[in-house]
Amino acid sequence: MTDDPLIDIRGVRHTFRTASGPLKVLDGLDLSVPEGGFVAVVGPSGCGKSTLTRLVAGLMIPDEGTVRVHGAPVTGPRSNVGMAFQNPVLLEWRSILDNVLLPLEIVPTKLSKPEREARARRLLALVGLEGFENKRPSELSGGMKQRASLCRALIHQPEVLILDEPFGALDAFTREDLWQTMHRVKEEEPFTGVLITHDLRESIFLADRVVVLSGRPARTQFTLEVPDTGRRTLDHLYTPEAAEMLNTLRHQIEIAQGRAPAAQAAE
Ligand SMILES: Nc1ncnc2c1ncn2[C@@H]1O[C@H](COP(=O)(O)OP(=O)(O)OP(=O)(O)O)[C@@H](O)[C@H]1O
Repeated sequence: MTDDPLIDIRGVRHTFRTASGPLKVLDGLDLSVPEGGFVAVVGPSGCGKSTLTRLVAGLMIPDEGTVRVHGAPVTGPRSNVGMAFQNPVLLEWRSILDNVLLPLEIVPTKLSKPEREARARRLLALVGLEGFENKRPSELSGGMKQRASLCRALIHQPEVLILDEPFGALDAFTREDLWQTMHRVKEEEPFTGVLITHDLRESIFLADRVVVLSGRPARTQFTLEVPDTGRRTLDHLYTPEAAEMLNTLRHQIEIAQGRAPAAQAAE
C-alpha cells in the first residue's frame, strides 16, 4: 500500500430530482483510498453509501465536488472497475467459468483465450471453487455464488474493486469464511477496494480504514484507521483492541442515526 490516493473524493454534494421533489443525498463527502488500500464505508440505512460507489464507478456525476481516480477526474462510466453486490446475479445459461469470463468479453484485454481461461480457473481455485467450473449457478450455494461473483469482479484486474454488501445475505459462518477468503485473495491478487457494509465486525476485519457516513444527506462523519496487525485471523475480532474499535464505531453509528448527541463524538 502506498500513500498516494488512488481514489480521491472531495467535497461531494448531490441532490436527486425525484417525482416527489429534490432529495439531497450527499452533503460534504470526503474519502480517500490509497493505492492498495481497502476502505470500508458504514452508515445508517439509506444515507447514500451505494450512491458513493456509483460516483467511483463513474455511473453518476455529482452536482458539486470532485471525484478523482489516479488524479484524473471521473467524467463517465469506468470500465476498469470491478463490482460485486449482495445479489451475485450470475447468468444461469452460462457455466460458472463463463460467468467469470464475462467482463473480458466487454473490457479490452491482451490475454489470449487460453490465458483468460487459465486466469479464471486460477481465481476460482483461489476462492475454493476448483471443480465447479462447469456447474450452472443454480447448482451452487449462496456463498459459492458470491465467491464466483468475486472472481468475475477481479478477472480483468480492475483498478478499483467495489464491494456493495456482498456478504450481507449470507449466514454468519459462511460470511466469516468469505472474510478469510477475501484476505487470501488480496494477498494473491492485490487490489484497491471500497467495501460498503452494515457489519462493523466485517469492516474492521477486512478494511484498513473505516469511514462512517452521517445520516442523509451524508457527509464523512468519522474515520477510523485499523492498525496493521499483519495477517488477520478471526481471533483478532475477540481482542480488547477490536472491542474498542467496535465500540467507537457503534457509538458513531448512533450519532449518525441521531440516537446519541454529536458532542460525545469528540475523540
Ligand atoms: N437515481 C436515484 N434517483 C432518486 N433517488 C435515488 C436514486 N438513487 C438513490 N436514491 C435515493 O437516495 C438515497 C440514498 O440511496 P443509497 O442507495 O445510496 O443509500 P444506501 O446508504 O446505500 O442505502 P442502504 O444502506 O439501505 O443500502 C435513498 O433514499 C434512495 O432512495
